[in-house]
Amino acid sequence: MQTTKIVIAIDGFSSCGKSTMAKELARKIGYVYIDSGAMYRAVTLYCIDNDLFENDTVNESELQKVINTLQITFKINPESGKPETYLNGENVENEIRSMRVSDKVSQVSAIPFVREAMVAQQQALGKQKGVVMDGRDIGTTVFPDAELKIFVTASPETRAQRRLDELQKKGSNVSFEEVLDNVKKRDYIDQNREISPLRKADDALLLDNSKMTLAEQDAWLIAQYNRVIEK
Ligand SMILES: Nc1ncnc2c1ncn2[C@@H]1O[C@H](COP(=O)(O)OP(=O)(O)O)[C@@H](O)[C@H]1O
Ligand SMILES: Nc1ccn([C@@H]2O[C@H](COP(=O)(O)OP(=O)(O)O)[C@@H](O)[C@H]2O)c(=O)n1
Repeated sequence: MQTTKIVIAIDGFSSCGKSTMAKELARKIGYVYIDSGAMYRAVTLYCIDNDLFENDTVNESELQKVINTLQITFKINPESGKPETYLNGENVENEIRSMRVSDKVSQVSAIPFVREAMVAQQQALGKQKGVVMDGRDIGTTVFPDAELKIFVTASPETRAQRRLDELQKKGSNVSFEEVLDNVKKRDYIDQNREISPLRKADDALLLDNSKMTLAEQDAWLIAQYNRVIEK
């Protein structure tokens, strides 16, 4: 029997494991995984590489001229089986995860016309359902009617350590303090911006995974999916 496809929204604080669990769930249930944060990161990389930052401020009128021409797409890497982000045809997967992008992404994501453009693309990508999307405003703004909503959190120190381990594995020599500072700053900007601030949707399930292993959180998430599907 074919099960009805639903939309699964996974929101929460930076670096807690949203995309890891979202990707794994999507793989198990044959859904498409969409990393909405990668889209904001790609816009930020565009701004950095095209000199749209002037003394730490974005040249919004220049960005507004091009925002709807930016092509942000995802393609599965056949070797790793994982989705990678492309900006205007170029693979930017590694670059968008760098600290130079992390440093500026929350500032760019707070710009209303940037959000408007990204939300429209995300809604189009999830229109047919059968998607797991992670981000900050998926359950509140992008898919307020999502059938399953999760809000993930963990202590800032735990999150910074997880992100540090990941960056160090990729060869970055960033410090714990630098990562912790970035995580806290982004949380602050993301929670306090005017448009679609980061917050738990009233009907989202809260998951604090500070003390959970990857296997435990994966098992918890698939149980939530099965509960919704079997209703
Ligand atoms: N429960 C966990 N325990 C330990 N590390 C985890 C856990 N969940 C995720 N991670 C690791 O934390 C890092 C950040 O996870 P990620 O999924 O990128 O977070 P987010 O999407 O919330 O920013 C990754 O390296 C991931 O492997
Ligand atoms: N739906 C979303 C997703 C990300 N973002 C922004 O994009 C940034 C990077 O998102 P991300 O999911 O890649 O961040 P990490 O938690 O993976 O570090 C966030 O800090 C937010 O500023 C957003 O505003 N709305």
